[in-house]
Amino acid sequence: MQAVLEVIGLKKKYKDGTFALRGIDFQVKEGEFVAVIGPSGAGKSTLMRCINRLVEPSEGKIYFNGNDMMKANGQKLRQHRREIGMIFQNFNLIPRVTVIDNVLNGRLGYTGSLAGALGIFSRKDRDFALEILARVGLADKALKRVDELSGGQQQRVGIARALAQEPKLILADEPIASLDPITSENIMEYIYNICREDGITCLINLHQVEIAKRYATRIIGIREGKKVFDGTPDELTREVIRSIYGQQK
Ligand SMILES: Nc1ncnc2c1ncn2[C@@H]1O[C@H](COP(=O)(O)OP(=O)(O)OP(=O)(O)O)[C@@H](O)[C@H]1O
Repeated sequence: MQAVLEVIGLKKKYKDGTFALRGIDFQVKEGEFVAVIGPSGAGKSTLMRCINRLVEPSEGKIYFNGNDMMKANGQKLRQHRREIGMIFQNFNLIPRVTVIDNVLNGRLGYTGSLAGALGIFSRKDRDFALEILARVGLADKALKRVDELSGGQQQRVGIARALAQEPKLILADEPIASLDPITSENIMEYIYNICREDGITCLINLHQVEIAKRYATRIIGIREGKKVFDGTPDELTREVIRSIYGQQK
């Protein structure tokens, strides 16, 4: 199976001298649902953000569907980014704007920049957004303002926006960290089932080891900017968990 994502020797040193990533290598194949776990500050968010270059890597290579992300600029980068949906811990929605308009933001990579800036979307795009909202159980909320929704509903809008991009890869950066346990499970079900149904590859940062074990087809453990584990949920034994989290667990 083809690698959707290949990360080679990825390093990130922030301007203040912090080494967030110290040389990370891994591949993600089509259809995999890979959880990234590790203690706070291990570099999980930095890794996600480097993949689509929201954060500029200091060194290394990133290939998305065989395309060299480090060499992509302008139009090419925009093209690759629109195929990478992101889901964030704090949802990253526009609060005072309607649910459907937030979802349509996921179409911006496909519209002309002027049409997008003016919020002009085709009938086809609107119908598509409504279809996606129905999939996440929010068809009846399309015209509500996002700030009138619960956290779990807002995250479903976040998922819908990512889907509006027709992504090949979803990067989910601690998507359930701000939610209660029941809502968290509900959100994980949506992300997992949609990725499986649509054949979308997923890389997901999680704090909750048990949830990672339950959903992931593979787990990557990161500690102090280095990959210290890469294996199946079964291989993630208590001992391995202790080695990833050190004194903290
Ligand atoms: N913009 C930044 N400038 C400087 N240092 C940063 C920046 N963003 C993150 N860091 C540092 O880089 C390291 C990795 O942070 P990162 O947020 O990637 O870790 P994480 O594993 O996602 O943590 P958490 O689970 O707490 O979100 C930490 O030491 C953090 O303080």
